[in-house]
This record gives sequence, structure tokens and C-alpha cells, in this order.
Amino acid sequence: MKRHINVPNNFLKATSNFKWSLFLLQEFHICASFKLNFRSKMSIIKNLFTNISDPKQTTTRKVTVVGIGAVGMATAFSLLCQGITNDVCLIDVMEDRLRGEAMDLLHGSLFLKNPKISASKDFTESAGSKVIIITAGVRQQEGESRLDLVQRNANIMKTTIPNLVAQSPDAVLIVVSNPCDILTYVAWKLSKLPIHRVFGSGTNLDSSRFRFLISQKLGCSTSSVHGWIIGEHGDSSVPVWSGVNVAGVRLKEVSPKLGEDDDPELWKKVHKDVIEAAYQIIKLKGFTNWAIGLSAASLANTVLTNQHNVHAVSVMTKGRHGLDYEVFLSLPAVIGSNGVEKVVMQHLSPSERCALKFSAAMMADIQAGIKL
Ligand SMILES: NC(=O)C1=CN([C@@H]2O[C@H](COP(=O)(O)OP(=O)(O)OC[C@H]3O[C@@H](n4cnc5c(N)ncnc54)[C@H](O)[C@@H]3O)[C@@H](O)[C@H]2O)C=CC1
Ligand SMILES: CC(=O)C(=O)O
Repeated sequence: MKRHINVPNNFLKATSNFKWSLFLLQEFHICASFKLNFRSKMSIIKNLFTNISDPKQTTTRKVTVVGIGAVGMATAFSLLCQGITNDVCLIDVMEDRLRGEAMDLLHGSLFLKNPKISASKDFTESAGSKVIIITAGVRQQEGESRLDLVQRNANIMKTTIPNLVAQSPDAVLIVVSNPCDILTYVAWKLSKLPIHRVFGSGTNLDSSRFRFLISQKLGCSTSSVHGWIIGEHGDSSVPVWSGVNVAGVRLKEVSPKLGEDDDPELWKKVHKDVIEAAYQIIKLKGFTNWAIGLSAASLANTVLTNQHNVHAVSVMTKGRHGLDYEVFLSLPAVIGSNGVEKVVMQHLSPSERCALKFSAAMMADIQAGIKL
């Protein structure tokens, strides 16, 4: 039977570096060295098992999710439910919430893969992470754009990124917080990590929305429609209409006006709907979280399994497609356990290149105003 341990409030206050995870480990019987010592003293354990070896305390698939709001928890839930990892660390500044979220997830252990979940405001708890997903920060209110959040969320990066990297110097950093592209640049600068180990979730989500909306019009599954949104994760994103295809048949060949202003079938509206999607969902429910949680988890999966999948993620664009700005924007990239390995050089039309250049100039302009 599970023991119930009451931790007195004055104990919590008195413990300067208190980790909720310790409390949770005690309460929920998760492996940890101190817990094992405690266990080994229990006669029932001695009588039930004969010991062959001591269990390993670490896994090779630890993922830290920073920020346990709507996006962070959707990400953690996607990671656990899909079995992408069973080792999740939650970091936030809100202690009660951390405790509540970890307890709630752990009560679903029976339906998961014996997860190891820690939750703390102390960065040392994240030590040894293979992937760190940053979702901490303010989100848009109705009427605000992603770019309106920049300095507030850059300030949060200043207090988190160096501490996280100190604990997990070999981790791959995935930035989700908005404005995603600019904060990926901020995270890269603050982390001092090599460029390939920091990328933004970028237009992985926008591309998913794009493919879904096209698939609805065509009447086939989302995974059977191939198409990419590149550039900013935001209002200046660029749909690569020239490459949209089903089974290798380019829609542009079937319908040459596809995505253009004078297209009688108004396919351009699909991209408008992708841009509007976040605003619409925020108006309806206050935030977006499920699709981005799945998107971020899919990126973590590619890293953890060294899958070399191609995702549209926010990477350094300087020197690509004729761009000269030191900014991050999404391009299709091959991702493995070392982070970004290669960028796919799509054959963009002149108008797509021009739109990408516009995105880059805008990012550079905003970036120049950030106080780091
Ligand atoms: N890239 C994308 O596709 C998407 C990005 N987002 C962005 O993700 C971010 C989070 O959104 P939500 O989860 O909805 O917000 P939320 O308000 O629900 O959660 C934010 C969390 O960050 C935490 N936080 C704040 N400062 C922190 C610090 N210094 N250290 C650790 N944690 C800290 C807060 O305590 C809170 O739990 C926003 O910037 C939002 O715009 C949201 C949806 C999609
Ligand atoms: C909020 C946001 O960035 C999105 O859902 O795309």
C-alpha cells in the first residue's frame, strides 16, 4: 500500500533548495538513490526479492519541459502518451502547480510506461537532459501578435537558458515560446551552444495546419499531402505552393494559378487560414496547446531516436536563399540526435524568395531592439 507522507509547511520553507521532485519521489515510489536506501531497509522488500544488481538511476531519453502552462503540459502529455520518453522533468517557477501537475500525471502511470516524472523550480533537477523544450513565457492575449511578446520572453530566457545548459551541456534545445524565431536566436546567443544544437519549433506547426487544411479540401489524409510553410512562425510565414504535391503530383501543375491572387479556386485562402489559426483559437479558447504539444513532441522524438526526419524548424538562415541577416527562420531541415544536420535547399520561386527576404528583414529589425 502507498504511504502517505505529510511534508510540513515549515519544513518546505526551511529547505532552501527544496525540490518538489523529492517529495514526489517519496510519495509515488519512483526510483532514486535515496529512495532505494529507504526501500532496502524495508523487510517486505528483502523478503519479496533477491537482489541481483542495483538499478540504473538515469535514462538516455530525459526530456526537460520548461514552463508548465498550457503548451508545456500538452508537450509533456504528448511525450508520455506516445511513449517518446518515460523520463520527463518539468521546470517552472510555480511550486504548487508543479506539484499538482506531476501528481496528476503520475496517477496515470498505469496507462503509461512506468514514467519517471520530476518537477522542480530548481534547475539541477533537469541535469542530464537529452532534449530541453522551452515553453516558458507569456502568451498572446486576444489582439496581440507573437512579436508583441518579445522583450518579456527574452527576459525569461536570460534567467533560464544559462542555468539549463549548465546542467545539460550536451542537450539539444528546442524553443517553442513566442516569438519563436527571435527567441531561438536569443536562446542560441545565451546558451553559447553550437548552432546545430538550438532550433525553434518554428513552422513545423504551420506546415501541419497547412497540410491539414489542404487535405480537407482534397479529401485525403493529412500525411498524404506534402507541403511546406517556411519563414516566420507568424504573420509573414511563406507557403511554398510550388512544392505542394500528392503522390509526387504537384498541384501547381494541375492548377497553375494555385496560391496566386487570381486563382479562381482561391487556394491562397488556405495560407490566410493558417496565419489566422492561432488568432482564431485564442479568441475561442484563450490559447493554443494541443497541436503545438504534438509538434514539439514529434521534434523531440526525431532527436531522441536519431531519425533524420525532415521538419520545418527555425534555423540560422544566413547564407541560404540569398539571405544575409543573422536571423532564425524556418526551413526544412534534417534532424538527428545532434540537432540540425542539414538544411534542404528548396527550389523557391522568385516570389517565395522575396517573401522569405521580407520575413528575414523584419526579424533582424526586431532583434536589433532586444536588450540581452
Ligand atoms: N511556437 C508555437 O507554435 C507556439 C508557441 N506558444 C508560446 O508558448 C508560450 C507558452 O504559452 P502557454 O503555455 O499558453 O502559456 P502559459 O501562461 O499557460 O504558461 C507559461 C508558463 O511559463 C512559466 N514561466 C514564466 N516564467 C518562467 C521562468 N522564468 N521559468 C520557468 N517557467 C516560467 C509560467 O509560470 C507558466 O506556467 C507562449 O510564449 C506562447 O506564445 C504557444 C503556442 C504555439
Ligand atoms: C500561438 C501560436 O504561436 C500558434 O498557435 O501558432
